[in-house]
Amino acid sequence: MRLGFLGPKATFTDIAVRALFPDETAISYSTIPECLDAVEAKEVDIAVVPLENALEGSVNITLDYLTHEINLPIIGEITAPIRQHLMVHPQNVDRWKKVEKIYSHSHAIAQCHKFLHKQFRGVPSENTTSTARAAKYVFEHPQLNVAAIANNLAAREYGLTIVQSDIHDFHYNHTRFVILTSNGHEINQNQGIKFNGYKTTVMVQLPDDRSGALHQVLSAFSWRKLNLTKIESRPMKTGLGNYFFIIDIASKLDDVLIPGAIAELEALKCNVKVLGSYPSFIIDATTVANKVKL
Ligand SMILES: O=C(O)C(=O)C[C@]1(C(=O)O)C=C[C@@H](O)C=C1
Repeated sequence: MRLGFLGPKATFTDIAVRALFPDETAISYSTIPECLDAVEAKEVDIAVVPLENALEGSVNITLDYLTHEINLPIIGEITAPIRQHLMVHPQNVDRWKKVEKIYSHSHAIAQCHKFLHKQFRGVPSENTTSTARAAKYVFEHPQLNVAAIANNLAAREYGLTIVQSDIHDFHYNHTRFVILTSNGHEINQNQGIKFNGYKTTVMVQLPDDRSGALHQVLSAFSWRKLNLTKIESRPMKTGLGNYFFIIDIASKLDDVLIPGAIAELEALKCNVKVLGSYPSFIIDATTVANKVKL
């Protein structure tokens, strides 16, 4: 199986891939769109990209791509703990408190906002396409007194020194990564890591700006006792005020309940698209340490 992921080596996405697919050789792509284009073009069989972070919310580029640009099913998800560390080139360890710029993925920078505000007020930060990209840049520029925010694996991979560990602002920091396919590939629930039940993700577009429309949508799920784990609105990109909803249901797509809810929504003139029904996995810090041999 060919697998694509948001790289380069040692991103958090890479950690998720190593935990879920330890025996596969994976191809890294520099950006989320490149990774998703690759799976759509069948350059790879599956792609793994970040979708949602517990502190920062959705990774909008992933969500928008899934809903506007490509038509591929989600076939699995994995939730992994996220620990952010500040790291510098070993040559700059003595002057790390005076770094002139901090590089990382925008989500990682946002996860460390309080830390950066307190310890590095006035020091500019610059977004990179991933945390590992930032670590690689810092390694390649020892002459610059700059730092990266990234994980342990990146520090090891790019030979950087961690000068401050666990700088994310809230202890519960987790990210959900989704797996997509273009060739009907399926993921079994027995992957040797903790299986956390099935989920079904649907995209719902309301018919028009009508009072109570969202209430009617939610009641189609609620009276069937379908538990929702997430509901989020995103712009349709067709005009101000035009939104659709992404809804995660904590159940497998069955023959009765979810199709019944979808039929009810369609009768209300909603547009409904199932983005996937898939097994969900969760890993903890110990599993990460064992799987990626940290
Ligand atoms: O940059 C990485 O290491 C990624 O895998 C991307 C990403 C994200 O897009 O949210 C994944 C997990 C963390 O929340 C920070 C960054």
